[in-house]
Amino acid sequence: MGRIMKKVKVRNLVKYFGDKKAIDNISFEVYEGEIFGLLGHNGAGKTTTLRIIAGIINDYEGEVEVNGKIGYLPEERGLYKDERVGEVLTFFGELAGMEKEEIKNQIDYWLKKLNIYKYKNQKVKTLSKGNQQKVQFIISVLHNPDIIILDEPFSGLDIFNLNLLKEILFELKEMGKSIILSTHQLEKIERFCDRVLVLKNGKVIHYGRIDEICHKKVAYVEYIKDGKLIKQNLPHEEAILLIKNEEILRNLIKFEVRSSLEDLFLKETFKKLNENQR
Ligand SMILES: Nc1ncnc2c1ncn2[C@@H]1O[C@H](COP(=O)(O)OP(=O)(O)OP(=O)(O)O)[C@@H](O)[C@H]1O
Repeated sequence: MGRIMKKVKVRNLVKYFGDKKAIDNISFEVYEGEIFGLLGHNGAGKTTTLRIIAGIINDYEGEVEVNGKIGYLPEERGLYKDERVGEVLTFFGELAGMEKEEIKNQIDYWLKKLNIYKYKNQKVKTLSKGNQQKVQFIISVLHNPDIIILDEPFSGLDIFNLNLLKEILFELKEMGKSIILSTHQLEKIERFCDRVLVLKNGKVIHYGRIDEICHKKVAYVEYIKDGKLIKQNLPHEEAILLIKNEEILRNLIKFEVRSSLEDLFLKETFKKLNENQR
């Protein structure tokens, strides 16, 4: 039986910014040939974790082991906007120590694959936001890395390009690459990542396969009771019993079955909503 190769190992990672504990003792592993998702709301600690794995932040406590060449798509997409697409990519290829011929071949291959070959000689700033993002994505894969770290890769992409990027990531996974991506938009990655790490305030609240986490169904119900709007997340079976009550059924506004992973996110959203209403 083949051994599972661990490409990234993180043990008891802690990161402070001044007094603020941004990462609070997290541990996880990323295997060869998997798409690994880092989920959580803004400020959960996703970017900090990715920067640590990418070697951009070096002052932390704990152990981080990386076995392979890294490609990194940062969250802030500060491209060289006055340069031409081909020139920017060539620069990054050289920076990664690639041969001239290989750089040229890889640039053409990726520009064609992402449907932006025709912009090769145009200045980056003349491209749409989505196309600029594709150029930035190419920088992260050009040098054939083993571990591809993508910070919010789907933000700013339309549905067509979102699906194109997903297909490409599947292909890279099939080639045995490890892909680590972050998102705060659960619907973008559901059933897409092999495993996920859900962070909240720098702590791990879930770690594992999506179907394991989603396995428990939760229902969200909204109904009017005694003139008040009631919103509840309940285990699915309990919700079914609840709506067997005729009065509740008559006053039911919403009934949705959700995975518990979604529920985790929703709870957080409701908490924020309630806080804002105060
Ligand atoms: N350079 C920094 N200096 C001070 N605090 C920081 C710095 N970088 C991050 N933080 C803080 O660390 C916490 C985690 O931030 P991080 O950017 O990792 O979260 P995130 O999950 O990526 O969120 P987002 O989606 O908003 O980028 C936040 O409270 C943030 O304010």
